[in-house]
Amino acid sequence: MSLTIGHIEYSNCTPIFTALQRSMDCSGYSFVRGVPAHLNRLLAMGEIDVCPSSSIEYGKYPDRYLVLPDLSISAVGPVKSVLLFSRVPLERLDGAVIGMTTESDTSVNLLRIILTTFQGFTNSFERTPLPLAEALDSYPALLLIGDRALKGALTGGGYHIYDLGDLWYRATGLPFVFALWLLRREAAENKPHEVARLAVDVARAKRIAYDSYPEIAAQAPEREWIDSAVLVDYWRTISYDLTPAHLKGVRLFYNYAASLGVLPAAPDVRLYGESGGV
Ligand SMILES: C=C(O[C@@H]1C=C(C(=O)O)C=C[C@H]1O)C(=O)O
Repeated sequence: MSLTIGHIEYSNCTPIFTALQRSMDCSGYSFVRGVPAHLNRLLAMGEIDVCPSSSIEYGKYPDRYLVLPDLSISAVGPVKSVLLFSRVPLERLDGAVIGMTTESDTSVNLLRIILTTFQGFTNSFERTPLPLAEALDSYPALLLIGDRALKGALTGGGYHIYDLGDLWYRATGLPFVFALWLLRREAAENKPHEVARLAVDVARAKRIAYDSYPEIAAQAPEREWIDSAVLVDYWRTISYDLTPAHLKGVRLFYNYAASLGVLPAAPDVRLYGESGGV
């Protein structure tokens, strides 16, 4: 039986997926590409078995998933690709309607926590697929994630740019976990051998990726729009680990999300392979 794996089509996923596809036998895997919000829906519907997914997706449906250990897409401080672009300084955004990308499920809630809980503002939020300059004709500020955020920062435009990883870290001193590798519990039960193999393969792919960023960047499709040294620097900014500090960070995120009514409660994170997991 083959395993269907979601592949976020952002450059933050390029190192691990390149290492996986180059260095492992992927004949038992099929890959589905998309932006996080779309892949979260496919995972929830059971159309994919496992995926690096928005961390809030686990918070919403903890009974549906297990988390692959030692893996995440996180930042300990600035992340460089989850950015609020604003026409005015952050202090002047109280009361404003803020535009937010349609691609994210986690960062949109991080933005709510930062503005509502940390700043004490009263904002409303609207999703928009508009490109940066057009969106900022309609909204004073716009949240972008992934490659659209990286490209927005590279192009400039004279906006104030706020890095949400940085704002979280300044307020909490903890890593922020944007994505967890979520595995459907059904897949863990129905395809145990395939899942066990994938967990080993992805862990190995992460270690290979950590040791070969310059080589991966030299052949990456992102070379068309980003300098390879800048790309390597971006990958070094991201933490792909899931340490006890990361787990503390994600738990705090769930607590804040529960306080805002985004989650009914803050769940425990159940890891694949741990007692209680499969
Ligand atoms: C750091 C990032 O983390 C992402 C943010 C996500 C979200 O906001 O839902 C989901 C997956 C990650 O790719 C990024 O994409 O820039």
